[in-house]
Amino acid sequence: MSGSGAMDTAASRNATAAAAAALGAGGGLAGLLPEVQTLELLVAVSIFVAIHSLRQRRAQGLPAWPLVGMLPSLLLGLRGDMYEWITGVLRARGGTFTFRGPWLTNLHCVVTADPRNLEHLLKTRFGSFPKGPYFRDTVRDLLGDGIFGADDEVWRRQRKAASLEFHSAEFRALTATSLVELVHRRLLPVLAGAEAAGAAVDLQDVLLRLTFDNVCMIAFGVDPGCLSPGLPEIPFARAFEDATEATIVRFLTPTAVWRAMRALDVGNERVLQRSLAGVDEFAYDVIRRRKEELEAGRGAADAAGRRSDLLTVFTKMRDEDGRPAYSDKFLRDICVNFILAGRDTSSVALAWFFWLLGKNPAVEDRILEEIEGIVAAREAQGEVEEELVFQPEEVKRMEYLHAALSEALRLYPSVPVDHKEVVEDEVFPDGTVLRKGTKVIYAMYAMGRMESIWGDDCREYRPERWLRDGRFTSESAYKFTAFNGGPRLCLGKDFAYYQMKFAAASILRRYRVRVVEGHPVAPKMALTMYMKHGLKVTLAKRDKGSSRF
Ligand code: HEM
Repeated sequence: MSGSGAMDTAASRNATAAAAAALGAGGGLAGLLPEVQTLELLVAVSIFVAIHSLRQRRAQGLPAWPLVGMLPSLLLGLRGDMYEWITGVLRARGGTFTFRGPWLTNLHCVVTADPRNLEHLLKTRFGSFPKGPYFRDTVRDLLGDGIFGADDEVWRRQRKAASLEFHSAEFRALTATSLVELVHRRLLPVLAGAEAAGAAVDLQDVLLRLTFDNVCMIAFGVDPGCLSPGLPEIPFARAFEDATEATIVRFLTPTAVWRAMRALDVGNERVLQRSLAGVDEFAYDVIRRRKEELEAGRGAADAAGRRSDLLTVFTKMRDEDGRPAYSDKFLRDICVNFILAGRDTSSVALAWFFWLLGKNPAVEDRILEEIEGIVAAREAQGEVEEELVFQPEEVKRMEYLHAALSEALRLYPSVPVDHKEVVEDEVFPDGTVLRKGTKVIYAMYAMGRMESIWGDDCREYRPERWLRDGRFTSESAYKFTAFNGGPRLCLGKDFAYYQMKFAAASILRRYRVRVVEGHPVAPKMALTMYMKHGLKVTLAKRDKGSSRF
């Protein structure tokens, strides 16, 4: 193609020269000649660049243009479903591709969905793939030195302390009782109100409120009350939401630009600073009051002494000299990070799960069968309650429900893509060479849709793929990456499953949930896999003692 382009150019140059000779060297035409040649040169160069760039497509998966790199393809991808676009490129490239961003931007990265690479970066060579300074600097105003952006010793210390706490009996008791309170005193009454009024309700919004209140109870020991009748707007929740969104915008803005905007206090940075003030006001107020409570009740088994939320546990910690182990700023960072980690992930997973059930009634029937079996076993022991509240050991026995939720997370992982930075030259098991400083994106959404990982039916919602002899069997964390893997495996995984199973079973036993006809369902472009338009549903009471209508 490039040969024929050159011939065309030579032919047209001859034609131009012949025409000029025929007409005589008139002053006007002679003056035009250099311009015509410049134009031809430009056309020739453009053709060459276009051909070269399109050839890159064969070699690298996407055309790479001078200056702008692969940005045009990315922008085209962004117009549709971005996650599907990444999946398509990854499948065509056998699981890994290198994205070349425009000059002078921070968009260059290697994108992978290959389980061998995931095991390499999340476990085998964990030390070479930290979150890195770019990520940390970008999120620092919101997350400070908290676990989410931290590396090395700062991360290790928080991980160890939080891990001990998450596995303690007190913490499990706190999570179980706070969930019963929230589901039975808040969630179910709100749903009952919607059912009685025959009104459609945004189930995703209701679930987001549930998990926000729940994670605040775990982190701060305080219930902000987002899931209250009338679904009020809570200033702390609003400030947290705005601060998170404004932080995400930084990832799409060149670093020098957002830094300048921050210095000038304009645009998105202005929004961020205002929302952070709201987050900090709430956080420092809770910290001050907790310290006062603990001071007042030191040694006594008062309310604060019995608390087992993260703030209380970390506030009580002492260094070798008996002084508080953490400053107020660090306590704030710890709590804000846990709220960020645990606030939306379970609720968006539940929203996708309910939507998938609507499309797969046979799965819903099996879940109801399992729940009815558990209720029947309880009744056979003579335990009949006015209000059915599932017990922790009953939730544990819901194996099919566990599989159905895992299958929803496989197809719609709450964190659709994640990020690392290489600190020394590396080579992935698939042969991809990574230079020090390269950013690596691992694409969880795409991984759930790879035939090479899950087989030809990878796009089908089939909880049975998780069952062996009727029991739930977990998969390798490098194949099912919804909860990350290796040393940074999600700390809240067990709690999240408990929370999702408890809420889903409590709703499904009471209501038939139907998505409003024509309601558009699509993922939102964000760090968490929200449904862009929420999930509008109607509810109908189930007949008592019957799983179906
Ligand atoms: C369906 C629900 C959830 C999913 C899919 C999920 C997924 C994840 C993922 C992918 C990460 C890795 C993030 C990264 O390093 O960039 C992570 C980390 C984490 N998650 Fe979860 N999560 C869920 C629920 C929760 C809950 C409810 C909590 C706490 C109450 C929680 C606490 C954490 C923490 C503290 C980390 C950081 C771990 C570390 O860096 O060492 N998660 N989670």
